[in-house]
Amino acid sequence: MAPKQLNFITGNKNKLIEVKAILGDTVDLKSQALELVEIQGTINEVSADKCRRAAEAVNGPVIVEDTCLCFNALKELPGPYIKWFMQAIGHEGLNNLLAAYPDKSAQAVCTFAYSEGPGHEPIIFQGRTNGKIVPARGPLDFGWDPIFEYEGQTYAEMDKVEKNKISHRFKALEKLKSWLRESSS
Ligand SMILES: O=c1nc[nH]c2c1ncn2[C@H]1C[C@H](O)[C@@H](COP(=O)(O)OP(=O)(O)OP(=O)(O)O)O1
Ligand SMILES: [Mg+2]
Repeated sequence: MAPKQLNFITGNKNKLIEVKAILGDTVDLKSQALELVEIQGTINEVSADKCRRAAEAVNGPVIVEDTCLCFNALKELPGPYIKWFMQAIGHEGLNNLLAAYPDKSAQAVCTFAYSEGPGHEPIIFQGRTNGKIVPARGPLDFGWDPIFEYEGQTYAEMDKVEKNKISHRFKALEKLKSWLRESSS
């Protein structure tokens, strides 16, 4: 049941860099860059649907990942739509969205979905890290990293090694790794 190799389908180079850094040589990872259609729905529905589309596209086993940024004051929006919010209104606009609310807390949510191939139901592995939304600080190289603060530092200000020890992505990959261990023994 446990795959020997994972084929990570993503169009995002920064995600791939982090996934490789976190997994190290514990998993045999290959990857293909594809832009997949993403539906509207709950976090798990979006990830599972993306996974089914990826499995169809490559006609084989795949893993995908969908990242959400959930503002607690906004009942978890923008959530899976954060990419479009980022593109449209940027860091400043995202801060402005919360200007009407005292609660600036947010959750970074990473959801991996694995499928054995077309027709196989995706399995979900999710990690969440709690933080808060702040005016941008730090390098601008990865998405909303400069506005997500975790224990006094934004993700962007953190050393990559440190981010990868506490991030939403790290926590989701811990679950994936324990599933791989359990189902191979
Ligand atoms: O750790 C992160 N730190 C900061 N920003 C991040 C992170 N992880 C994803 N992001 C950004 C990328 C995209 O603007 C949105 C998620 O959208 P999402 O659809 O999952 O990513 P994507 O379309 O770039 O790549 P993919 O081809 O895997 O769907 O949040
Ligand atoms: Mg995407």
